[in-house]
Amino acid sequence: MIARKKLVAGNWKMNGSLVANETLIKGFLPEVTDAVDVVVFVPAPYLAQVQGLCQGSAVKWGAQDVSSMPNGAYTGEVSLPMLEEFGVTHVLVGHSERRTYHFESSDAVADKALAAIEASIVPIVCVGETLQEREAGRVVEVINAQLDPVFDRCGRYAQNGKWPVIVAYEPVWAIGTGVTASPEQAQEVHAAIRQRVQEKLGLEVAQSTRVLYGGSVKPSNAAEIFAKNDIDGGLIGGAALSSSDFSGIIRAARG
Ligand SMILES: O=C(CO)COP(=O)(O)O
Repeated sequence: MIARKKLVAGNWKMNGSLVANETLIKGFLPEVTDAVDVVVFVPAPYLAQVQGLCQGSAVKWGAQDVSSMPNGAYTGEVSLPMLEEFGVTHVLVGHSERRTYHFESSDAVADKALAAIEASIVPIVCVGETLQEREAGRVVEVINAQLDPVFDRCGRYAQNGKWPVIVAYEPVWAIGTGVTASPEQAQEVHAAIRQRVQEKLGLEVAQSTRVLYGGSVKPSNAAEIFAKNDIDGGLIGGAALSSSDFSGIIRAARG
C-alpha cells in the first residue's frame, strides 16, 4: 500500500483583502512542515501578493478556477499561462459553486482539468452530490458521471502508476452548512471514487491518487475525518479564513 501524503487545501472563495491575507498566511505558516502538503486557493487579484508571502516556504498557492483556453476574447476569464506567471502549482476545477452559479458542465470541467495538466498545473477536480441526489440513492452514479469525462480526457496522462489529478469530494449539502458528512459517509464515497479510478486507470494509479474531503471541516472534526483510509486530506472553505482554525486542521493532518 502506497502512503499518500495528506494535503490540506484552503479555498478562500470570494473572501480576503490585502491586510487580511497577510495576517492569515503569517498566522498559519509556522504550522506547515514537511509532514503535510498545504495549498491555498486565493482570488485571482491576490495571486501576486500570496506568491510574495509564500514563495520560499512549504506553502503552495493556486487559483479557484481557470479557462481551458490559452488566450483570446473571453471577457472575465483567467488563463493558465497567466497563472503560471504567478507560480501557481494547483487549480480548482468544477467546484460546486462554479457548477451551480456558472452552469459548468462536467465536460467543461474536464476540459479545464486537461488544459491544467498540459500546463503542468495539478487540477483538483471537485465532485459531489446534492441532498436530493443522496436521498434518491444516486451518490455513486452522480459522482461517476462527474468524473468520467475527466478519465476520458485526462486518463492518458496516468503514467508509471501516477496521475497528475487530485479529486475533492464535496457533498453539496455539507458545504458552508455546518453539516459535515460523517467520517463513515465520507469514507464510503471516497472508497467508491478510488474504485472508479481503479476501474479506469488501474490499481497503482488508484492507490496513488489523492482524494480530499470538503464540507464543513473544522479543527474539531478534521482528525477523525482524516483518519479514514481513503481520505487524504481536506478542501477547507470557511475554516481556511481563520489562521487558528486552519492551523488546527493542518495539525490534525500532520497527525
Ligand atoms: O466548498 C468548500 C471548499 O471548497 C467547503 O466549504 P466549507 O468548509 O465552508 O463548508
